[in-house]
Parts: sequence; structure tokens; C-alpha cells
Amino acid sequence: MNPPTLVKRTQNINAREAALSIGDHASWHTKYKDSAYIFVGGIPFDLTEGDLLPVFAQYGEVVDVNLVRDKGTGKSKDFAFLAYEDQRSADLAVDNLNGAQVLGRIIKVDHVDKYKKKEEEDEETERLKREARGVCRAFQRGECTRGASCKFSHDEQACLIHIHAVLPWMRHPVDITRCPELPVCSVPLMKRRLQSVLEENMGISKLFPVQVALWQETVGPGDFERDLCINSPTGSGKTLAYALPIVQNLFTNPGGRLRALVVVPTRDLALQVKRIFDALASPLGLRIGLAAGQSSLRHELSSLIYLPGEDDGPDPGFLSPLWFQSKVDILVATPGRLVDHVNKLSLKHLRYLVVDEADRLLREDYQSWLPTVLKLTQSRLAKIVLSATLTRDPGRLAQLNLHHPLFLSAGKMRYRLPEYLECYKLICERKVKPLYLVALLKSLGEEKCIVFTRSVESTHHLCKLLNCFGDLKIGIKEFSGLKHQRVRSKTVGEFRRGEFQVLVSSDAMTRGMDVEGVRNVINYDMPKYTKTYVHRAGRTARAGQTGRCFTLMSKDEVGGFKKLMKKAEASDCLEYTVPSSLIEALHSTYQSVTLNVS
Ligand SMILES: Nc1ncnc2c1ncn2[C@@H]1O[C@H](COP(=O)(O)OP(=O)(O)OP(=O)(O)O)[C@@H](O)[C@H]1O
Repeated sequence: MNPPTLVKRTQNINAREAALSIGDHASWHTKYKDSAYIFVGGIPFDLTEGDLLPVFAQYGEVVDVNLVRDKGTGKSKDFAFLAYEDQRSADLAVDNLNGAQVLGRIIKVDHVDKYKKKEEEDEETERLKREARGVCRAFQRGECTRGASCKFSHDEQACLIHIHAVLPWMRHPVDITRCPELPVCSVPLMKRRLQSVLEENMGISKLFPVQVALWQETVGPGDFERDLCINSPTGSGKTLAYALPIVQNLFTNPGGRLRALVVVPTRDLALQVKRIFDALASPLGLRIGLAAGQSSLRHELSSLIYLPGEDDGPDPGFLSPLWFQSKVDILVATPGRLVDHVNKLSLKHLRYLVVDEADRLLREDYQSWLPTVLKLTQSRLAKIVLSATLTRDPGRLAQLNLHHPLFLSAGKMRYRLPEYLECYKLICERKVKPLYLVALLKSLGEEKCIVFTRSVESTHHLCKLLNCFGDLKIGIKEFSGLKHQRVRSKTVGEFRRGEFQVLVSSDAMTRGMDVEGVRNVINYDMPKYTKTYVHRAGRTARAGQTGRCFTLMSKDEVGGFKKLMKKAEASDCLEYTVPSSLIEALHSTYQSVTLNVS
């Protein structure tokens, strides 16, 4: 069936459902209630990922765009897969955009039942592997003695590609671990008022190594002369590390000009970062804005700039120079909402750009925000780029147009786990994995814990299953993209306040999440990549605290897990055993629970 016919058919179904007043529960959309992905076909060939965002963002926060391109030429193949943060946005997009005309072409928009997303590390490591394939590693190091008989390539050009995969300025980083912690009262050049906010309002008495290192390169002798890329473990205090120098430089001159922009990948993280700026900068007279889709576009915009006709705006009787001027000094934004507002915000005074969780934000699907911001700024932007697993892909870093960059890293390894994290593996047969999880949760008692699964569907299923176990007398809730943003924020709030103990979660939502008192992380599904392990495990053992990360696996997964841990320099992963009597005692409950859930 050709695309216009398919479009017509879906439109007919919608029209018939509307005529029969069929409610949400019985609509054809319910078949796709577990997927927030949509397919878009017939896209004009000139459009890029960035052009698609504003079209589809009308119906919700777009969290993933995969515009399929020809591998050889890089040209668009005219179709894409998009994911929304909230599944209901997918229904709205299908209903409203299917059959719409975009630059003269009729686009087809439909649900996708099961979309297999490529994981972040996947693309980068696979590209490097492809480049290195067939190249003699010993020859690269100048150590191959096999000469012409060597079965691997000694092609100088191919070898160079691999060697230069790491940019020259990244090869010799400033070692953050060598910076000692510093009492707030002895931080050089820190203004007294900032010191007292830190000590009295926030209860912070000393700066962590990454904070000291960044201070030196910004306020200290470095004086923001170079753009900074930081690779520092989860929970090491990166947020305050970039917030401090920005606030120090801005607070003596507050009001009316947007001068710092912080971009983070998710709404929950944006809220968390804003809270830190609120605590640090608001008492000093700076105003902090949020563009993360918490309210309607207009409402959000009116909190960021003066709009004509506003109650608290300038006198409407004359054309005020204040209209469209910024109400905030610092803006924390997600890429989607930033693109929505960017043409109305004046970026000409922007001096600082922070890209937090950079490896995630530099992926193709997010990139359109970056060239837009860089194009609209006028003077040199001081950039701070951070992650616990910072990308070393020259192609991605090139997008940032870095000025004389300096790399700060905690040690030599790309992946590093928190200092006081204990890692355990729990080996069991696949079919009894839920039993082992229940037994483990029982043994952890009332301690706050996050359980990670591989997908939103398994998160939902597992949460349901655990809640049916009467013996587990602990509160368990689900946190995933399937839930509406309001529900998710409420769930995180309750978890923070300790109103329930176990949060079952999928990966996408937890980047950077900082919840006090999380003592345990459980990988119910073993992560496929070290990077995923690092970010999951990093929800515990934060800010110098202790924590434990348990990974459940079957015997045949042990080898893969060992390799994964080796990349994070974590060889001492102990085996955790659960008494077999405990498992046996749970068997009969498990059988009735599985029947209930299915
Ligand atoms: N100097 C400090 N003294 C005490 N606590 C601190 C200090 N700096 C940061 N913290 C606390 O450490 C925790 C982790 O900080 P933050 O969220 O910035 O880590 P991060 O490095 O960004 O982690 P991730 O990579 O997971 O995002 C937070 O709860 C924060 O309040």
C-alpha cells in the first residue's frame, strides 16, 4: 500500500473512532501504550534532525531522534524514528501529524511497537573498532617483529587513523585526583558572601577535588581563558564545580541579562540543577530560569523574558525597551525546550555555556541546539563540558568549537567508579531471577535502593511483580518514560523524602540523578556496556559516601561481566550469595504471584 493510502486509512480509523465516541481505553492507540516511539516517513530530504524537533515538539518533549541516513553519503533516507518522554505525546503526534504537509511532502506518522535503540557507547566504540579492524596493534606501538609475514595491516595511514582517535589535547589531562580538598574559608579569591552562602545556607565546609581543579582554571590563575572538558566520576560534585565560578563572576552585577546557560539532557536533571543554583545564587541576587517543559511554552517563556501585555512587565503604554529582555541571569534548559525558545531569548550577553552529561548531549539526536546557540552568541563563550564518561570522539567534540581546550580528568581511565563503591555479582538461573531479587531486597531491609532493568517494559513488569510479593514489606515504585512527567516528579520527590524504599527504573531517566541516602543499586538486568554500569552504579556511593552495587547474572553472562568491569578498572567484584533455604521458602509465593501478574 502506498504511503498516501496508509495515511488516509489511519485518518479514517481516527474519524470513525471520533464518530463512535470511542474513549482512550478502547482506541486503536492502546495497542502501543508501552511505546513512546513513532515512525515518520516521507520527510523532505533536506531536513535534518534539528528541523524535525520543532515540528514534533508541539506534542511533547522529544527525547530521541534517529533520522536514518545513508551510511556512505550521510544523506537522509527520508524516514526517522522519534521518541517522546511521555507516551501520550506519541498518540497526539500520530493523530495530528499523520498526513500533514511538510515542505510540499505528505508525511506519514505512525506508532512503533518495539523499537530497539542503539546504546550510546555502541556507536562510538563500534566506529573506533571498525577503524582499527585489520590494523596491527603491535605495529602501531612500533613493536611488531613479524614484518611482511604479519597477517594484520601495516598500512601507515590506517594506523594513524586509530592513533589519532584521541585528540592531542586529551592525551595529557590535568589529573583532578592530585587536587586536595580545600576548606571553603581557604579558597583563594572566593568572595565572602559566596563563602557564607556555601557554609551557612548549604552546609558545605570544603570543596571536593573536581571543584578545586575547576576553580583554579576559572577564577584562579586559569581565568576562564581556555574551554574546559571534565571527566570526573559520578557523585564527585561536578554540578557545584561549574556553578561556583559562574556565580562568583556574575553576582556582583545581577539583573536583566542572560549570561550563563546550562544544558542538561532530561527534565528531572534540569530541576535538580536549578535547585542547586537556587540555593547558591538566589541569595546573592541572581535570577535563575528553567526551560524544561514544566509548563506551557508561553508560560515558560514569560518566566524568562518580558512579554508585552504581562502584568509584571513594563508599562504597556509605550514601546518599552524592556520587552523581550531577559528576566534571568542564568538559564537551566533541556535541549528540546531550549530550541523552542531560542529565537526569543537574547543570547548576545551570554558568557558561559555549560554542557552537562556531554556525551549524551553531543549525540546526533540532540545536536541541533548546539549550532543554534553558537550561531546566536556574539562574544567568546567560555565553555565547560562535563560527564562521568566523557566522549573522546573527535567528531563529537568538534561540534563544540572549543577554544584552546583543556582536559581535566580523574585518573587515566575513561571510566572510573566511585571510591567507596563495593561491587558484587549474584549468579543465578534466569528463570529464578525474580526470587533472588526478592531475597536480596529482603536482606537489604529498609535501605533505599534503585533496581535497574533493561527497558521500560521490564521496569513496569518487575515493579508489578514485586508489589505482589506480600512478604516484601517495603514500598516499591516505578520510574520510567512510560509514566507522565508529573507522576515521575512526584515519585522522585517521595523517594527523596524516604516515603518508599525501592525505585525500579529504566536507564534513560537516571543520568545525574542525586538522591540522598541511596545505599544500594541493583542491576536486575546486567548492563551491556561499562558506561551504563558506571552511570547506574553511580547513583550510590556519592559525595564520598559508601554504597553497594549488585549485579544479577546467569552463569553464561559472567565472562561478559568480567570484561565490562575490567574497563572500569574494577577487578575485585565479589560474589554475593543468598541462602538457598530463603529461595526455597519463596518458591510457592512466586508461583502464585506469576500467575496473578500474567
Ligand atoms: N563540597 C561538597 N561538600 C559536600 N557535599 C557536596 C559537595 N559538593 C557536592 N556535594 C554533594 O555531592 C552530591 C553529588 O554531587 P553532584 O550531583 O554534583 O555529582 P556529579 O559529579 O554531577 O554526579 P553525576 O555524574 O552522577 O551527575 C550532591 O548531593 C551534592 O550536594
